[in-house]
Amino acid sequence: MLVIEDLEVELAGKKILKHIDLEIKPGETHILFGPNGSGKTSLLMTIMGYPQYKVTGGKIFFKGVDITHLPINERAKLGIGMAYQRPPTIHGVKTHQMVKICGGDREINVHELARKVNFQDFLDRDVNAGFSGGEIKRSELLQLMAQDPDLMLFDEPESGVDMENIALVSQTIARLLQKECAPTDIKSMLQVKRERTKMGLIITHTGYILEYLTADKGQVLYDGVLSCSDNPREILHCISEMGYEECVRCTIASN
Ligand SMILES: Nc1ncnc2c1ncn2[C@@H]1O[C@H](COP(=O)(O)OP(=O)(O)OP(=O)(O)O)[C@@H](O)[C@H]1O
Repeated sequence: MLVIEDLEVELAGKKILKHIDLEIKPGETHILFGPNGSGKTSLLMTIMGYPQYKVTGGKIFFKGVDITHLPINERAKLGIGMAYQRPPTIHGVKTHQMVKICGGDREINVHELARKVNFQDFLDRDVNAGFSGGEIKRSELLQLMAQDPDLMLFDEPESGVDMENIALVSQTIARLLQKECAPTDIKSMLQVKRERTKMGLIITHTGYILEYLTADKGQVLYDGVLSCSDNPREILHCISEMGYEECVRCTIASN
């Protein structure tokens, strides 16, 4: 379980996250909406542990461990992974080598994994070197598939992805988050749901991903404040009909 309590974060001397409370239980996937510059990426980067995101208040717990000041590699070891919006190019490291590194001690069949995201032809290229926007997203997914963490943070996984590949990307995320499992003759839907352990936090502007996976909760981040919590489809509808400010108004009214 991920628990964030009253989190305050500064970036380059500016307060960018204020009084954030968030809880993601095992098996749950949350969607994070919010206008440009509201702090969504900053929240994910803070959970992942990037030191430039300075925690000035509050705590982050994962699996019962206080990770507020743990370095990134320790968080990754505990089972947190992230697919970045704009990951860096890494010259001198081939994509297949990176996938192996992400797999750690696990026995990884890189080609077999790459086939699942149609990425076999890119394995011999340097990581992200000259990759298109959509190719970067698939590369990020491939690395996450190799790591197979318990908490997965996705920063706009559909942005820059063509319509055909949106299905591939979204279905891969659904599979990673154990959302694709269906009831069988011997297992009811309730049992299938209870057996899910993976946690997800997904940033999206378009909500395309909601066509492919059922998310448990939607949240709106507005000017560094988590301002609404509701069914993600309801939130998306509200944003597209009335704009983000209406979400903020909802929260003020409910408080
Ligand atoms: N290195 C930096 N120095 C100063 N301010 C920064 C830096 N990086 C980000 N910011 C600012 O922090 C704020 C939050 O940025 P963040 O990337 O978290 O927003 P976001 O909600 O993810 O936006 P988007 O939807 O456009 O991706 C923005 O105002 C941004 O300009």
